[in-house]
Amino acid sequence: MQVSHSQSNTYNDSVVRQFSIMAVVWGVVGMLVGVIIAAQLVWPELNLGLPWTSFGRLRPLHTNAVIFAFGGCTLFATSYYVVQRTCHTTLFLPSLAKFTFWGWQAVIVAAAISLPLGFTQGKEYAELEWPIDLLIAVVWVSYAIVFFGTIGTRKVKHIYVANWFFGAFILTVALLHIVNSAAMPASWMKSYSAYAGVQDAMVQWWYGHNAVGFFLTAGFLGIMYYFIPKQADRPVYSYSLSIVHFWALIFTYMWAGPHHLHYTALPDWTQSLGMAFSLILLAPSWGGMINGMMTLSGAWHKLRTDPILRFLIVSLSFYGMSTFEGPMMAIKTVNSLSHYTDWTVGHVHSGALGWVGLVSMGALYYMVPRLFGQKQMHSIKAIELHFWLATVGIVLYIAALWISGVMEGLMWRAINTDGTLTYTFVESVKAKHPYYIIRMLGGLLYLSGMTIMLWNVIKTATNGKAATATIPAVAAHA
Ligand code: HEM
Ligand code: HEM
Ligand SMILES: [Cu+2]
Repeated sequence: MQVSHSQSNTYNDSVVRQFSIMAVVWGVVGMLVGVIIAAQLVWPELNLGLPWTSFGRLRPLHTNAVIFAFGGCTLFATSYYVVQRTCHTTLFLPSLAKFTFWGWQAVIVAAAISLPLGFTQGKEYAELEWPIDLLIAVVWVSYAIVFFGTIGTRKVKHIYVANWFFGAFILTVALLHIVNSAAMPASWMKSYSAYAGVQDAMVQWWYGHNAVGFFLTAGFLGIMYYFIPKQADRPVYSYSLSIVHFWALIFTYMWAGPHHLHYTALPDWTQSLGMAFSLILLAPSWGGMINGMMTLSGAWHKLRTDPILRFLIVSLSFYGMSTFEGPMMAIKTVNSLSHYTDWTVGHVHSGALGWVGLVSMGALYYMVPRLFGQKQMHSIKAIELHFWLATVGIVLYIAALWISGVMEGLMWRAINTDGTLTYTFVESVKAKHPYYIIRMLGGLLYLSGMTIMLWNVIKTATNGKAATATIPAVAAHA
């Protein structure tokens, strides 16, 4: 039963469907590139001696694909799904919403072509050259208009907390992207940053850190606040805590960026400020985690039988773990050991695979059957298998990099009694070899879980057909 989306008594889910499917597709692609670069670190021959397939070009392809394609499509899908249902209204300006889908896919394709060709601004997580940056800005502003327009035309008075997190994510990412990407074009695919020296570094890590805080955290907390209560069939543990959580998190995140620039030319007081705010950040992070976890109080038994809930809750434990580890690494003396080592990469992936990955998968498994008029996913057993492959994969990945990271940090600083270095750099690289193999195997497990998910999603979509959900006539509670 197809109903036109312009009809105002149904939700506009076609754009949600498109983004959901592409999230899974880009997840497989981005993680595949992750496994390839992990293999290149084990066997450098896999660089193939070609510029286009070299680690240096494929690495940003990986980060852009997983963060902006997989993570981005998940955030578009879930925020469009949630904002309609919690506002009891359909998406504002459906054609603009459609544009955000096609525009975002165009950005992703442009990234996938330009990065291997070697076009880059050289700013981490902001590599794309200025024409693509302009397209991102246009798509993002359109996204903001659709999202806030939907909030503005809501039929219920209250704005549910998930929308606060999504809204903060959308606004902040617009600000971060526009400020950090300011550059002077020199030709079609070459530009120079508007900032220089240490100011450039500070703008970049203000951006980079808040990209973590708002793209990889606030948006996904929006997901957490909607999908955990839904899947657990319980209200949020504490609604007041969720409000405190929101304001504390967004206020604190903004100031912690200098922890990426410890022991650099950045003024010392700025580094200390970054360290202090990083330590404070532990509190709102854990407050949010506890609020999500405790939503299950009285319903813990559901974890035994419900693999979707398990994705959502285990993601929170990895969120808790990485937001404990982060503040520790932000302490200057700890950072003097961890910085430049694999420990950082391990920390990144306990957040990325454990938190961002698992919470996305849980939310997508929740939405997909509903979007295609099915009671549940095609195979629950496959979700179960995916869960274990992902979890074991993460554990292998981060345990291997903790060991290799701390080991290389200690090797670099080891000195003999006469003051000379105990190890050459190459010796530290050689010592990491076994751990790189374990990380690659962990990544392979994680990728195979994602591939099973793609199969399960395609099966569910083709078994069913595009469903239309009716907006409740009477304004109920969000
Ligand atoms: C199959 C899963 C994955 C594998 C095997 C993998 C592998 C890798 C490798 C080998 C690197 C380069 C590390 C280095 O330069 O030493 C990397 C970097 C990175 N990956 Fe992944 N990755 C995976 C999934 C993900 C996901 C899902 C995300 C985000 C949602 C992610 C985010 C990142 C980030 C942000 C970096 C840069 C880290 C840094 O600069 O410290 N990865 N990944
Ligand atoms: C309280 C929360 C957190 C704090 C205080 C924190 C702190 C830190 C610190 C100190 C570093 C190392 C900087 C360096 O030595 O270069 C780092 C790196 C990083 N963290 Fe976190 N972290 C937190 C949570 C997270 C989460 C949840 C994620 C992912 C979802 C994440 C993603 C990253 C990334 C991508 C980098 C690598 C940046 C690079 O490319 O160098 N962090 N974080
Ligand atoms: Cu940071």
